[in-house]
Amino acid sequence: MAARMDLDGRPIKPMTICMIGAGGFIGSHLCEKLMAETPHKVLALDVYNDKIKRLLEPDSLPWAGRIEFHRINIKHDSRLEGLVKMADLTINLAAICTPADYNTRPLDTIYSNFIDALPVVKYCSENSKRLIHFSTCEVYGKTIGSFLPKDSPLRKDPAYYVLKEDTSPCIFGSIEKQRWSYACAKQLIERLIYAEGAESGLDFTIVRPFNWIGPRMDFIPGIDGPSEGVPRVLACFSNNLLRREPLKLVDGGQSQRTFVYIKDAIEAVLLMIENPDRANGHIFNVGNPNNEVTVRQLAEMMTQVYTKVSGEPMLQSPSIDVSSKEFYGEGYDDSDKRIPDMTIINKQLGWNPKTSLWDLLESTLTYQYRTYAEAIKKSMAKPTAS
Ligand SMILES: NC(=O)c1ccc[n+]([C@@H]2O[C@H](COP(=O)([O-])OP(=O)(O)OC[C@H]3O[C@@H](n4cnc5c(N)ncnc54)[C@H](O)[C@@H]3O)[C@@H](O)[C@H]2O)c1
Ligand SMILES: O=c1ccn([C@@H]2O[C@H](COP(=O)(O)OP(=O)(O)O[C@H]3OC[C@@H](O)[C@H](O)[C@H]3O)[C@@H](O)[C@H]2O)c(=O)[nH]1
Repeated sequence: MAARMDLDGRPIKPMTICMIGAGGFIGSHLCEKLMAETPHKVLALDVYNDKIKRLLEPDSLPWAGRIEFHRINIKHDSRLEGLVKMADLTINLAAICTPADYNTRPLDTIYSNFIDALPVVKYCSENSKRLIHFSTCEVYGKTIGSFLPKDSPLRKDPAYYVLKEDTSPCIFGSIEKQRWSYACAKQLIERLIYAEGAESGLDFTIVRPFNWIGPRMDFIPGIDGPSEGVPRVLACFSNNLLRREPLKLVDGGQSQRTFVYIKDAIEAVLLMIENPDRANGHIFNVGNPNNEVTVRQLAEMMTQVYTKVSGEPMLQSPSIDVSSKEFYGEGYDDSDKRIPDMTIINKQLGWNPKTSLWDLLESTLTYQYRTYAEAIKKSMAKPTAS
């Protein structure tokens, strides 16, 4: 492999990366990229490894020896510090990060996103190791614009809704709205990391992903996850499409999101990994401001794309409305609109997303169809016990 150059034209030295949560959606794509395109070594930590199994065996793979899986729950495992010490860089992806959990399992959510991340920050700080920590766009909460009167012309002014790392406030709902337990825990760990940087000289980068989506995201209920489980929207809608059920629009599907293709976003993370001088001390929004839709529009687009990739006809009523209380339970609330400002990541790393929403849905739904259609048909054909 020819020597890789950083953005300033210097050769990049191979490094060892301790990746916590490597078995998840983002982790699996990041491991894949690091193995296929770089000489770096990965210590992959997670409680599961199904999504990276293909990278771990057999021994004949070209990257054999560069990726090592450690089945570790970071809540209680004394091996964590040793692994952080062995690495040049730690990337922490571990978290409970599905909205269905925020209001129904708020304690687990807060522990996972704040308490369990504390030792990771401490070990990096004490051992002078670099940390890339995964936060979330949810730390912005609701937009300022959402508090303006419905007919206010200011709602159209980007100053009231575009989310900027260094100037936007974090606006959450009341404490009974337990949805915000996740965002609040993520905000506090960001503040702690920032303080470690300021007071102890920790070299850190904080990533705020804006709805990264693609293959291997979450699970399909009843196939590779619990039947009653509620994953994030991509997997919920994929599941409905595969089962030929109407897509459920929570509270009318009026919330807006910008979706970025996982493969574009992973390019941004690789730039952070390999350009520490440009990434350290920064918080980066990583999203695609050009891919904004309401959840209702997302449902319509996914229905059209799925019809194309599966060859199956569309349902007469492709979606239905459900209340958030019915779908998520008490204490749910929502972010109204999420457009990332891209100035900082553009200036520091020259990164831009490339893939349109239609194209990313086409490749993702082709994957979903190939991976799950057969298994779903079989499971639906099984007689149910009476
Ligand atoms: N996907 C997105 O669009 C998105 C958006 C915003 C923030 N994020 C953040 O990015 C990170 C990764 O997200 P993802 O989408 O890959 O989620 P994911 O759930 O697929 O991955 C998280 C992984 O962490 C592991 N994990 C959790 N607790 C652990 C523990 N105690 N010990 C060991 N492993 C543990 C899980 O088993 C899982 O494999 C999270 O911190 C999440 O909050 C993701
Ligand atoms: O079946 C569904 C699922 C979800 N939705 C809606 O779709 C929107 C997006 O829902 P997602 O499950 O993808 O999650 P959100 O975008 O709200 O939050 C996510 O954002 C960033 C990360 O930190 C987390 O991955 C997650 O919190 C929400 O408005 C939700 O109410 C539906 O209308 N129907």
